[in-house]
Amino acid sequence: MIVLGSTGSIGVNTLNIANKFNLDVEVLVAGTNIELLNKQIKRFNPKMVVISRKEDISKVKHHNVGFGQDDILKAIEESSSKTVVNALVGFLGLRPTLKAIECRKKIALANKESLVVAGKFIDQTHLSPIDSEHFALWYLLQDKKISSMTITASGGSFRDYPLEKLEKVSIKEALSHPNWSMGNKITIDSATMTNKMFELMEAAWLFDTRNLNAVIETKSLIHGLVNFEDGSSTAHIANASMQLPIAYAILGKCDEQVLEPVDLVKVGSLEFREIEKQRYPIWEVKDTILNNLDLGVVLNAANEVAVSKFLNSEISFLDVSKISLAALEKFSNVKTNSIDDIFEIDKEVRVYCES
Ligand SMILES: NC(=O)C1=CN([C@@H]2O[C@H](COP(=O)(O)OP(=O)(O)OC[C@H]3O[C@@H](n4cnc5c(N)ncnc54)[C@H](OP(=O)(O)O)[C@@H]3O)[C@@H](O)[C@H]2O)C=CC1
Ligand SMILES: CC(=O)[C@@H](O)[C@H](O)COP(=O)(O)O
Ligand SMILES: [Mn+2]
Repeated sequence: MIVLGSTGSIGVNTLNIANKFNLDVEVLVAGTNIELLNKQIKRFNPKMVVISRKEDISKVKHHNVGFGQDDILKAIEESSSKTVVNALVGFLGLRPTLKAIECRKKIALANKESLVVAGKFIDQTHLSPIDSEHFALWYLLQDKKISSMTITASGGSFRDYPLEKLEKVSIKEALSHPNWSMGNKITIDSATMTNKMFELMEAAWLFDTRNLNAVIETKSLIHGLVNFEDGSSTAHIANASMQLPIAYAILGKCDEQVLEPVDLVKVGSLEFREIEKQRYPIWEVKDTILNNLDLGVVLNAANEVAVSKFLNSEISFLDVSKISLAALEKFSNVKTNSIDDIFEIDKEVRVYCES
C-alpha cells in the first residue's frame, strides 16, 4: 500500500497495523520529520519515498526520493499498490484523494478535509473513511429503518475551562486533548468543535442523510450511535485508539483482536453533555452548514488560515472561530458546480481571511 502522511499520528498507527498484519508498504510520503521517516524506511523497505522539501532529500536514507505535490501524485499513479491510505492533513490532501480515485485505487481516507470541501465530487465506490465516529456508524448499520445518527465529541481541550478564561488560553493548553493523541491541526479543531462540524459533513456525504447530531461524551469510549425508527439506539464502544478504524479501512474486515476490550466496571460511569454555542461558537452555524454542504470549502479554508495563525501566535484562540464565522457570512451564497470551483473558492477564501 501507499501511506501518505506516514510520520503523523494516523500514519504511525497505520504502520502499526501494517506491521501486525504483515502488509506490504510500497510508498511512504512524509513532510519534514526525516528522522522518523528513516526509521520507517528501514523497517518497511518501500520502493519509493516522497517528502515535502527538496532540501531534505539528501538526509533521506533511500535511493528513490521525490518531493512535493507532483511527486506524490506521480507515486500514486506509478505504483502497483491497490490501496492508498491518505493521512495528510488539510486541503493539500484533496488532489491525492482525487488521483487515487482516478487510478481506481481503494482509498482509506483519514484526510476528512477531502470530503468536507469536495464531497459532491468524490466517488465513494472504493472509499473507506478512517475516522472513529464514521467507523462506528458503519459498524452499527443494519437493514432497519433509521431515524437519525449521533456522533460523539470529547469536548476538546477546553470543555471544563471557565468561559471567561478562553480569551487568554495558550497554544500548549489548546494542544492538550483530553483523550486522543493527534496532530496539532485536528487537536485545535477539536477544541473549537470545528472537527465535529467537519464530521457531520463527512457523515452527510458518507451516509447520505442530514438527520445527524452530535453530543459530548467526555471519555471518548462511545464513538457513534444509530437511532432507529422503533425507538431503540445502538452504540459503538471501543477504547480510544485509531487502530481499529484503520484496520477495517484497509482490510475490509477483521476478526483478530486489535484493541483491549473496554472494561465497563473500570470505566464506572459515562457523562454526556450538550454542545453549547457559548463555548463552541461554530455550533451556531451547524444547521446552516448541514443544509448547504457547499459551505464546506469556505469553512475549511477559513479554518486552515485561522488555525495556522493561532499556532503562529498571531491571533487568540477565540479568534479562530470568529474568522471562520466571518468567512461563512461573507461567502454565504457560494455554489460549487465543479472540482475547479473548489480550488478557486478555496483560494478566494484564503485571501479574504489572510487580509
Ligand atoms: N489523528 C487522529 O487520530 C485522526 C486524524 N484524522 C485526520 O487524519 C488526517 C491526519 O491527521 P494526523 O495524523 O493527526 O495529522 P499529523 O499532523 O499528525 O500528520 C500529518 C502528516 O502529513 C505529513 N505532511 C504534512 N505536510 C505535508 C506535505 N506538504 N507533504 C507531505 N507530507 C506532509 C506530516 O509529515 P511530517 O510530520 O513529517 O511533517 C505527517 O506525516 C487529518 O485530516 C485529520 O483530520 C481523522 C481522525 C482521527
Ligand atoms: C479520533 C478521532 O476520530 C478524532 O476525530 C476525534 O474524534 C477527535 O476528538 P473530538 O471528539 O474531541 O473532536
Ligand atoms: Mn473523529
